[in-house]
Amino acid sequence: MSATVNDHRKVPFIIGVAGGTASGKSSVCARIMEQLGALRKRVITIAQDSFYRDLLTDEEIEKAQRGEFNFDHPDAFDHDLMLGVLNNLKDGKSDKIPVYDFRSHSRVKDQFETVDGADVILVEGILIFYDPELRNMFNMKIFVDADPDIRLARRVARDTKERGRPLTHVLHQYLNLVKPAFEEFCLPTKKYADIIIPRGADNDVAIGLIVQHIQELLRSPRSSPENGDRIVEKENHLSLPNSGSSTPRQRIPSGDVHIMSRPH
Ligand SMILES: Nc1ncnc2c1ncn2[C@@H]1O[C@H](COP(=O)(O)OP(=O)(O)O)[C@@H](O)[C@H]1O
Ligand SMILES: Nc1ccn([C@@H]2O[C@H](COP(=O)(O)O)[C@@H](O)[C@H]2O)c(=O)n1
Repeated sequence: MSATVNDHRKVPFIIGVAGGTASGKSSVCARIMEQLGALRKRVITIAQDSFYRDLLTDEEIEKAQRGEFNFDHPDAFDHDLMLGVLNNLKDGKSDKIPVYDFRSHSRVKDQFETVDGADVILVEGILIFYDPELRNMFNMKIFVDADPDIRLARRVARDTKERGRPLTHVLHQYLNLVKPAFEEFCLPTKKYADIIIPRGADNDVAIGLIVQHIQELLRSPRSSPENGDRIVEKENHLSLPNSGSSTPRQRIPSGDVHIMSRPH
């Protein structure tokens, strides 16, 4: 896929937002964008879903239609394409992202979304922390946590209404493929997160803190074009207001955000 170089070279700050299906990853990203107001022009969101492999065989398509194809296994994704796009964006180049159609289980022919370099890139997906090479691209890793029953309820509503799938197939796929793969491949990656957001997009406190951090990054003089459009890479932790040694730390109501201190 072709990539073009932008005028201003930027080192974007890349934030990974992982979590189980229907945990609220895209809703969290949407709320972050909403709250950024005018600054959202400098932020882009990329979904791992856009990188589902294309051209399943006829047999695979039939399996997918019966809810028997495993879209929750790491092999379901075109990993190299996703890495290539992120590397290009990191190098300040624009690139093209396929448009995925969940009804046909394939990419929309000849349709792409062009993404330009940005100062902050939000990347969301179920397995973005699974592969070490992809995981290491993130300056900040967030895991969206939601009760499994709530996720199942949302998934059923979404797949039957928005993706036109029969309820029996949705439940069959969830119980036989989605849930076991979540436990095998997604949940174990929670340990890599710097921040865990309980209750997803309902968690105003956690979302507010992340927005505040992005605002600080974007307002930092080192991220302005006059200073080479560079965002300081060492800022890979959540810095809270008043966290200096002489001032009291901001109090975060317990249960709203888990900040992981384990080095990784
Ligand atoms: N906090 C919430 N309350 C109610 N519905 C929600 C909430 N978060 C997400 N949803 C709904 O659940 C579905 C999945 O949410 P989404 O953000 O797309 O999750 P993910 O990106 O993790 O799959 C969507 O239909 C969305 O509108
Ligand atoms: N053709 C497809 C492709 C993917 N899925 C399911 O999508 C889920 C990941 O997307 P989320 O927005 O829910 O994170 C994943 O659990 C796949 O099962 C699908 O059903 N059909």
